[in-house]
Amino acid sequence: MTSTPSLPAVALVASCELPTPWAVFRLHGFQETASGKEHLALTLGQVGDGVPALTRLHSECLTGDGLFSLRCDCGPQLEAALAAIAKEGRGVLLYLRQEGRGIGLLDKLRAYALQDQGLDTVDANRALGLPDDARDYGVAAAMLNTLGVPAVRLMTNNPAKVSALTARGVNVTERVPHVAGRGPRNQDYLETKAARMGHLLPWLEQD
Ligand SMILES: Nc1nc2c(ncn2[C@@H]2O[C@H](COP(=O)(O)OP(=O)(O)OP(=O)(O)O)[C@@H](O)[C@H]2O)c(=O)[nH]1
Ligand SMILES: [Zn+2]
Repeated sequence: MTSTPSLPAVALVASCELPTPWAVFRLHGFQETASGKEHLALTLGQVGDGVPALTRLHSECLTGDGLFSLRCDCGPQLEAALAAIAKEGRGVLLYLRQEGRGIGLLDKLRAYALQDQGLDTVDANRALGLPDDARDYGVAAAMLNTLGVPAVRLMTNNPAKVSALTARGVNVTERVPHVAGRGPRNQDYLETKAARMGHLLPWLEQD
């Protein structure tokens, strides 16, 4: 890391134990100074030693993470990431409050309603006058910085996450494909991510 671009200010407010079915993680609560927005990090093992940490940036999906929705793959991806970190005994999961790729919960439900009428995930956002993807990963870089994690092996199928973190001064040493929760109810959703949003899904993967 030669020069670190300016990152949004975040405060680490509190840390505690979080026992899960996979491991006992450390749970860290962050707050963005400018907006007051709250985010979480789960860490396992010594992640501040400079060795690239197995890392997942998980974008909040209340319907998938908490309500078992089969419209997307978020819930199974969250579980798989925690399981992978536990298996390795070391790593980081950032739980970013970027619901609906950053458009928010209620606009995501508006987009779902349009998808129920046949639009795909991209066109539904556009019909609402919203960006395809409104996420900004500056806060993720700031959280990793605070945790003392300069380098990551990133679990993702989304190249935009790799380039965004890299541009924010995080050394992404490897992209680890992260596939979980594929099923008939989210097949179109996954195909759209691959075809229109540049996601590298294994059955279409070219790298
Ligand atoms: N606007 C919108 N957001 C969605 C939709 N389905 C899921 N999401 C949100 O998408 C986010 C997850 O992003 P994805 O595009 O599924 O995957 P990703 O995080 O970019 O990529 P991976 O790291 O490979 O999982 C979560 O915040 C979900 O709430 C949808 O149909 N419309
Ligand atoms: Zn989801």
